[in-house]
Amino acid sequence: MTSPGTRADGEADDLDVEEALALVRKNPGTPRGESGHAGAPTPGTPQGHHGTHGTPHHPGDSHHRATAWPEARAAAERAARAAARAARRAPFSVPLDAALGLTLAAPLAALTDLPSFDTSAMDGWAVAGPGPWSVRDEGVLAGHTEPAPLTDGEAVRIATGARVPPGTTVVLRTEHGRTGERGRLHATHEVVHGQDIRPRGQECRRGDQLLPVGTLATPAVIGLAAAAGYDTLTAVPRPRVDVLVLGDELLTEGLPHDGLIRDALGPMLPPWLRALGADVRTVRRIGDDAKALRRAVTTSDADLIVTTGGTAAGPVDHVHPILDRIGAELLVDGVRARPGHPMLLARLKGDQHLVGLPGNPLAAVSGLLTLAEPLLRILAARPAPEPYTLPLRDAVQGHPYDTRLVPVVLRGEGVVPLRYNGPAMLRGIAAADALAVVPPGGARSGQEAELLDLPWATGGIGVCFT
Ligand SMILES: Nc1nc2c(c(=O)[nH]1)N[C@H]1C(S)=C(S)[C@@H](COP(=O)(O)OP(=O)(O)OC[C@H]3O[C@@H](n4cnc5c(N)ncnc54)[C@H](O)[C@@H]3O)O[C@H]1N2
Ligand code: MOO
Repeated sequence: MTSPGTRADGEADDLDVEEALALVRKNPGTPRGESGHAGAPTPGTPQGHHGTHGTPHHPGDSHHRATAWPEARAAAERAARAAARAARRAPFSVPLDAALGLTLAAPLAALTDLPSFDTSAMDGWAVAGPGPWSVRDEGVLAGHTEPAPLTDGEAVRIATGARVPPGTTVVLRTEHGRTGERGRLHATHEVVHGQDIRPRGQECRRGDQLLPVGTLATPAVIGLAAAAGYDTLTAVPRPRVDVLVLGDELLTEGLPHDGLIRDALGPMLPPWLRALGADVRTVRRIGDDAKALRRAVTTSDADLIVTTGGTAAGPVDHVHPILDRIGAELLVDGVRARPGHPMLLARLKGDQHLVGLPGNPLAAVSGLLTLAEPLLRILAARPAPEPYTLPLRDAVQGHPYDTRLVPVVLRGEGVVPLRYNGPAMLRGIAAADALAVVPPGGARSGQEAELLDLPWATGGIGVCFT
């Protein structure tokens, strides 16, 4: 597939950067070709009037139940804590090759000394006492049983990682020795007692705690566990998630036609949810069929059900009526956030929760990071990311009452807000490194903004889509 600006030649990388920069918003304004509701607010345009948002949000309007953005995140964390306590999700044993991204439920204690024997750190000779040395015929390789002891004046060829013979005082690197007349070995470099020998237990002794409970199983953690003798790890199970994609207008392949559009959320959410620690079991497209939605919700045994679309008050927006009918408890019913204000969080039977994401794709991302991320993080017992702020290079116009989440790229010591940040658009977020949290009223150029990292942009475990 070729799109404008992509090349199959060596310029591709440069062009990618240029394309990303072309998305950078030089002046806050409405993206070309978009009506006001879909893009960044135009300077001077009153906020809250963009497009289908309807009336601005203020006390006394029809959205009076909406929760402030920080409180919505806190409510999701509280709900997850209660569920995690009540469900007593038992730790399980997982083979190392399936452990990536899980949280350790038991401390990682060394099952062996590391190294487990005195070992050579270099290719060269194991020598005993002062030189010159007479060199034995047979060398010592890694992976063999203990070699015969050396006596003073003796040397033996040794490979990196091989067991050093008892009696060895130094390993002489290949480049630090020379064999002279009658095959005797001379040092060409000063050697210090014990040099280039890694003694048994240098890194740890058996029983030493290497990592505490709560550590995320990164590739390095898995490698350490293997080195320390583990075949399996004891971990917190991933929260099970079922995704229900609503909307009769959605196509799963080909080009949009006849008022039908491609489903962007069915393909986008599962890998994103997995990056947040979830075990995504099913993704079901159930159209605008209220009965099918009810059946899917009531028969799911997932820890979390994520629905997309149908959160507003339109004729086929079935999420609220179904939650009402099945007696769900609405913990968050709308959030003072743009995009994504119709997002919701409900408690269903037992310890099961439902996050309702709005259908507009960037609004769904907003709901995912506001409600699903804290919930999954706590169920998966993952550490909370350290909150951080960076200065915004450009001013961002705010909503008078709601928090805005705006895609940004990291540039130098700050962040640059991106265009194409309208609720229906993924073009900005697809080029972004993070979402900037813009408080009600907006942010000046140079003002510090809280950032929500995207799992693939952090360099953290999120890059590993487990
Ligand atoms: N009278 C009002 N109407 C709307 C309001 C409002 O406050 N008053 N809010 C608007 C906002 S903001 C949003 S966001 C949407 C949320 O509505 P729903 O969650 O009910 O979503 P839908 O109506 O089902 O879809 C909205 C939009 O997104 C498209 N969509 C849906 N699913 C997908 C998908 N999987 N992939 C791609 N696009 C999807 C859908 O076709 C619609 O265009 O409500 C506004 N209305
Ligand atoms: O702005 Mo809506 O809140 O697009 O999600």
